[in-house]
Amino acid sequence: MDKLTPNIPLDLEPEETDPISSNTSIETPLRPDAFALSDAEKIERITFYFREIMHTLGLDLTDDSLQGTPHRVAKMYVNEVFRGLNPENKPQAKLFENRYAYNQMLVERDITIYSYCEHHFVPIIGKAHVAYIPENNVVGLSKLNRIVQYFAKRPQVQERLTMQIADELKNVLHTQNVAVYIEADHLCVMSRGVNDVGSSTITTEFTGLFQEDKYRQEFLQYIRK
Ligand SMILES: Nc1nc2c(ncn2[C@@H]2O[C@H](COP(=O)(O)OP(=O)(O)OP(=O)(O)O)[C@@H](O)[C@H]2O)c(=O)[nH]1
Ligand SMILES: [Zn+2]
Repeated sequence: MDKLTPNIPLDLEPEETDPISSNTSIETPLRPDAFALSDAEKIERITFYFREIMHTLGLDLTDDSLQGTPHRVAKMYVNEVFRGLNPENKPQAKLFENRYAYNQMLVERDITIYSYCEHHFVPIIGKAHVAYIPENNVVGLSKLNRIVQYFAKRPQVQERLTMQIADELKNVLHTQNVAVYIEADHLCVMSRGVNDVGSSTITTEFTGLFQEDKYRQEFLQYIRK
């Protein structure tokens, strides 16, 4: 096969978007036909195009260490690091009735985040701290970690990741009393470009009671090292 003429055409036409709603959405920008291809078809396509990238860079794809890389990268993108793009992978968070009427804050801190910068496709590595003050429902603790990890497994910007997590927690827990705090290192800042290994990025979302100074300060105190 001639490596310079891909036989899998790419549909790169931009979709029609409403400029107002597209300016205010916290949704990850996805094409309407984002799930028209199966995961296996996506892996096949990405394998093809990643091989093209490596070939263009001048790498010898007959080398036994390199020849499996296009398929490895494709599998990693679809099945692992970007699996959070597919709503079918969203964790089901089983709710429990708040029979004990717990009405203080619950903080799940130091949730590990591995995400990918959507501008450079290199890792974002950090910690998320999330909290809520329950009303009628509580949720299993691990579901908080799973929700964070689901939204992290997408190409992201940290601001949107923070807001998507907060939005999902509000929906799942049926309360507005939600706090999300993310501190992360962006390898696109550390390992290239400005090459600053010393800086990190903090983003927050405080809603419901967490907009009040008292609750916000209590939360910040719990996550302080
Ligand atoms: N707001 C925001 N910006 C991010 C995030 N991750 C990476 N970026 C920035 O995205 C920007 C992309 O800017 P460009 O100027 O198009 O990219 P670039 O030429 O590679 O820029 P440099 O990184 O400065 O070399 C960079 O400033 C990144 O630091 C994020 O989570 N949030
Ligand atoms: Zn980046």
